[in-house]
Amino acid sequence: MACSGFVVSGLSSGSGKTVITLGLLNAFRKAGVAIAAAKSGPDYIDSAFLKAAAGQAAINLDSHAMTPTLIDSLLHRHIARHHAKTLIVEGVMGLFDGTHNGRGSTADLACHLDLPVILVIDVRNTAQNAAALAAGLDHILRQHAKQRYSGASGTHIAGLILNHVASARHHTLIAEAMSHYDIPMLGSIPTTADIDVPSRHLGLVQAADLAASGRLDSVIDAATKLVETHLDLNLIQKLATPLSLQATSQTALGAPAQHIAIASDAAFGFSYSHIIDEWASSGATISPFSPLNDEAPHVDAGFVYIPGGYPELHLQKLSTATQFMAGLQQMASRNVPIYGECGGFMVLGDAIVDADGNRFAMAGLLELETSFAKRKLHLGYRTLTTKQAGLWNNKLASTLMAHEFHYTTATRMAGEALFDAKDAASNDVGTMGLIKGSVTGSYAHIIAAIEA
Ligand SMILES: C/C1=C2N=C(/C=C3N=C(/C(C)=C4\N[C@@](C)([C@@H]5N=C1[C@](C)(CCC(=O)O)[C@H]5CC(=O)O)[C@@](C)(CC(=O)O)[C@@H]4CCC(=O)O)[C@@](C)(CC(=O)O)[C@@H]\3CCC(=O)O)C(C)(C)[C@@H]/2CCC(=O)O
Ligand SMILES: Nc1ncnc2c1ncn2[C@@H]1O[C@H](COP(=O)(O)OP(=O)(O)OP(=O)(O)O)[C@@H](O)[C@H]1O
Ligand SMILES: NC(=O)CC[C@H](N)C(=O)O
Repeated sequence: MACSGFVVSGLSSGSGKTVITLGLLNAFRKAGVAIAAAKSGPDYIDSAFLKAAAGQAAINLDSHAMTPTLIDSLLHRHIARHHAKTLIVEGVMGLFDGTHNGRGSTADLACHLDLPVILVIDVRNTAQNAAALAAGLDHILRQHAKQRYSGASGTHIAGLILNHVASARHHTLIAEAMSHYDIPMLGSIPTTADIDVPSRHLGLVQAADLAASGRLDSVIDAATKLVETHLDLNLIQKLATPLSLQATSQTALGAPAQHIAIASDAAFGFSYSHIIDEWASSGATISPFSPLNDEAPHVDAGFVYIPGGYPELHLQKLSTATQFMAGLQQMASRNVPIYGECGGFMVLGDAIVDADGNRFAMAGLLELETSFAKRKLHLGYRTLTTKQAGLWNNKLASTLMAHEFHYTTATRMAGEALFDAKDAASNDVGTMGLIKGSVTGSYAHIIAAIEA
């Protein structure tokens, strides 16, 4: 495997990392470069956008929830699967944003992989200060690499991209200031009306929604045109440095059955390719089904997985999806393991209440009612310990790394809890989820099992 790579990071959310990564992936692909795409951190929405631009799955790599060995193993197989020569990794939030004690950041992932970082700075309302920030971050990143990752001699700020540049003068002011530092400028991107990727994290727009309205291709084309016009793509490609991965056969979460039915549509799109693609690669049969089209899970499946997503945007359709609901109830009565996470968990409950207080009946397999009436963000990594042994026909590991990201709240929850949970700083945060017969679920998205 001879693959080189770089990481695209920024100062914060909203700096333009996704737009620039989408443009770079598609521009390189058009130029015949064999690419692979990855996203740092627990974000399945951005990775769905990256997948569309890359024309292949984008993998999530998580320096908090995954061990270094697991990261290497997953990445090695991802690169091999796509015969990639250039890996592009999009960071999460700002370069050093992460969990407790600064762990789990994009900087950590870059250092672990010993990859250079391309920094994107949104320069609206600033000028020369952007150069000082880039130089300062470079200094701290090199220190971070030296202190925490003795082998990461290649991790530094290898180039700077200015986003939202107002004028040639604005560019010149920053370029002059940058000439004092040993960091190349890779280009300046103006604000452009046709690039709008509507706010994805407010629960409104996923790649699948844009695709359904025919806008996804035009957003990717606009991002591609921006990077082709304004960035030095030859120089960017030359900045990529070779990866050296210590791969094993370790997987994130072993396949829970030989035949797995997975809910997959605009209501249930929050799944990780590092889990599902690996189940498929290990030989499991994957049968997708669409609850929104009132499809039942495949009757022969030995496991039903309902990922998270936006059930609250489709409550009328879901509550009248009689084949889907009956299919789930039949599987439960046959003791087939059914597992829902976050949006999938909500659908397994008795009802979901929408933002206006209207109540919609759901599958009724768990004693749970969730509500969007008071929108509240719940966010954070979780370490989960199963409260019962032998779950999922003995296929569920006892300790799991996971994370929560949702706006609904459980207004009623009764019955046996599924997990004991801790946050990223190992504080106890109580129990999570429910188990009733073969039906399990919780608000957490599993990222990886911890091997005993
Ligand atoms: C510590 C925080 C973490 N956020 C993570 C990962 C993601 N956050 C995203 C986004 C868009 C938002 N995160 C904020 C909630 C922001 N994140 C934080 C905070 C700094 C502190 C949270 C806390 O401990 O209570 C928080 C800032 C705050 O003032 O609350 C957000 C508000 C920041 C922002 O830029 O606006 C914003 C939420 C906006 C909204 O309401 O929708 C990401 C989606 C970023 C991205 O990749 O685009 C991302 C993934 C979210 C996900 O979970 O899917 C960390 C790094 C995981 C970290 C939590 C660490 C932990 O200890 O668990
Ligand atoms: N040059 C630009 N012109 C116009 N809009 C832009 C430009 N760059 C980014 N945007 C818009 O700004 C918003 C934030 O951009 P983007 O999602 O790429 O940032 P990000 O750093 O990836 O944020 P996150 O960490 O939340 O994923 C999006 O709506 C995007 O369409
Ligand atoms: N992560 C999820 O599956 C989110 C579920 C739902 N959209 C909520 O915000 O509550």
